[in-house]
Amino acid sequence: MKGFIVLESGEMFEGIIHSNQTEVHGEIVFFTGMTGYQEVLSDPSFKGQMVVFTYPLIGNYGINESDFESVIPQVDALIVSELSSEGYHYESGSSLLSYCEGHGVPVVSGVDTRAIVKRIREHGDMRAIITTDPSTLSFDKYTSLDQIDVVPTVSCDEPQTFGTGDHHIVLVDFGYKKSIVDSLVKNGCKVTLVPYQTTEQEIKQLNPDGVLYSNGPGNPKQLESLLPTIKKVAEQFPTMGICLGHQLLALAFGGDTEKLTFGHRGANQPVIDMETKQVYMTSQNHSYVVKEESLAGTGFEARYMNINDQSIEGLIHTKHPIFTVQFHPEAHPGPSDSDQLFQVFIEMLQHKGRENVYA
Ligand SMILES: NC(=O)CC[C@H](N)C(=O)O
Repeated sequence: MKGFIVLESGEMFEGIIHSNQTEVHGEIVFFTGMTGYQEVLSDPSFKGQMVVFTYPLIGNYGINESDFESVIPQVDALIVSELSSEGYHYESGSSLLSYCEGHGVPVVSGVDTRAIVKRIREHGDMRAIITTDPSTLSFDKYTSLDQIDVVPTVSCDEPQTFGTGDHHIVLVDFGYKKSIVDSLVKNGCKVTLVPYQTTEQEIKQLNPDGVLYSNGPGNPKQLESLLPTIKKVAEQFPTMGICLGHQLLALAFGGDTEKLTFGHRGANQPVIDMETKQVYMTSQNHSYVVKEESLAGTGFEARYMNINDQSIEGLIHTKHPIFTVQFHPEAHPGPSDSDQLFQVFIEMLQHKGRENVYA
C-alpha cells in the first residue's frame, strides 16, 4: 500500500508501507552503516526512533539467529530505499520483511532516502509520522522522545546472570546490548544484569568487582532521579559507562549534556584517544553528547574526541577508577578496533586505581 512519511518540518515523502498500522509516530534518524540492520533493529537504544538507512539496498542477507542485540525488535519503523525480498545468505532464517511483519514493525520501502537524510542534516533529528492518509495527521497528540522516560520500557525486571568468570561485573540495564554481555563474558567475567533503578545498597550486596552502566534510549536527563545513586556507586567501585551510561556518569558528577543536530549513527565514526593519539573507527548510535565546558569541577577529563565534529567521545576520572565511552567498544554492528577497552576495564578492576588504567 502507498504510504507517506511526514516530517515535523513539513516535507512529505512517499513509499510503499508494509504494515497493518495506519499511523506511526517517532523520532526520525539516519544510520550510515552499509550492513548491520539486524543489530540496529534489535538495539534497545533505538526505542522510539524510526531509522532511515543511507545504504540503498537493505535486507539482502536476511535475518539470522546470532546477530540480535535483544530478543525483540526495538525500532519504531525502518525506512529504506530498496528492500531485498529474500535473504541471500546461508545463515538467513527469514527475510527482513517477514521478520518485521511477524513482529509488527512497520517498514517503508521505495523511499527517496537521500532526500530525507539531507532534510535531517539541515533540520536536525525531528519527529515524523508514517501514515496511509496524510490529510488527517496531527503531531499535537504525540509527545516527543526527548520528553519521555523510555528506559523503563526496555530495562529488565529481574536480575539475571551470565558467564562464570572470575571478575564479577554488575551491568546496570538501561537497555543493554547483548554484545556488551558477550564481550564481558569473553574477557573472563561473570555478569549480573540488574534493573536500571537498582539501589546502591542492592548493588553493594552483590559484591561486584566493578560496575558497568549500559547504553540505552532517550534523553539522559529523563533519568535525573538516579544520578545521586550513580555517583555514590561510581565512587565505590571501578566503573565503566557506555553511551547512555557515559552520559549519566557525566551528569552524576555535575557535567551537562546537549543534543546534537543529527546524531552519530553508523559503523565508521573516527575517534581519537587524545593521550595515545591512536584513532579508532567506531560503531555509534547516539543523539546526545557531554558538553566539554561542563566538565570543570567534575573530576572528569575528556579522553576521546570525535574527529568529524570534535565532540567528546569518552572520559576518564582524575580521582576514581572510572572511564566512559560514547561509542560502542562491543561493536555489533561495526569494527571491533576498540574492543580491548573491555580488557582495560578488567585491568582497572584488578588494580583498583586510576594510575593503572591504560598502563
Ligand atoms: N546508544 C545509546 O546508549 C544512546 C544514548 C542516548 N539515548 C542518546 O541518544 O544519546
